[in-house]
Amino acid sequence: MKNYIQKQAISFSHAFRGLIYMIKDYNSLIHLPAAIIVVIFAFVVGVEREEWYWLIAAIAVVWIAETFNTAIEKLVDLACPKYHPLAGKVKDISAAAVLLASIFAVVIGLLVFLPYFSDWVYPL
Ligand SMILES: Nc1ncnc2c1ncn2[C@@H]1O[C@H](COP(=O)(O)OP(=O)(O)OP(=O)(O)O)[C@@H](O)[C@H]1O
Repeated sequence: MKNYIQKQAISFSHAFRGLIYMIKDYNSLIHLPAAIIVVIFAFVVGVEREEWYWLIAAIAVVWIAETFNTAIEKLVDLACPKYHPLAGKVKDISAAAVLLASIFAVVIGLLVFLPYFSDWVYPL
């Protein structure tokens, strides 16, 4: 049992190391300020509990997609350092996952925040 827990702890530390690699990746960095701005904005307007669920889910989906995208990019660079149309296609498809997640996040953001914004524009 102790051995099992030790193994799990080591796997956990590897995953955390991966998370640090991901955060250090220049392209992934854009998602961090975006998530922070959304959270600050949500506090400022005072979103409802259910709206928090959707916002957190949207942020998580973008981060998860970006994490897989970063891993796939690294794998493609390792497997195919030279130009290859298929390598390019794999990277493009992987990037498309981040695009889809980001579109989903923007739609959620609009659905959650627009009603608060319209309350400010039309207070009566
Ligand atoms: N080995 C390759 N063969 C063919 N096309 C490639 C190759 N590597 C990259 N590309 C093309 O260039 C695009 C950008 O690749 P790149 O590796 O620079 O990704 P990125 O999205 O800029 O992310 P990052 O800078 O983090 O690697 C890819 O989406 C793909 O279309």
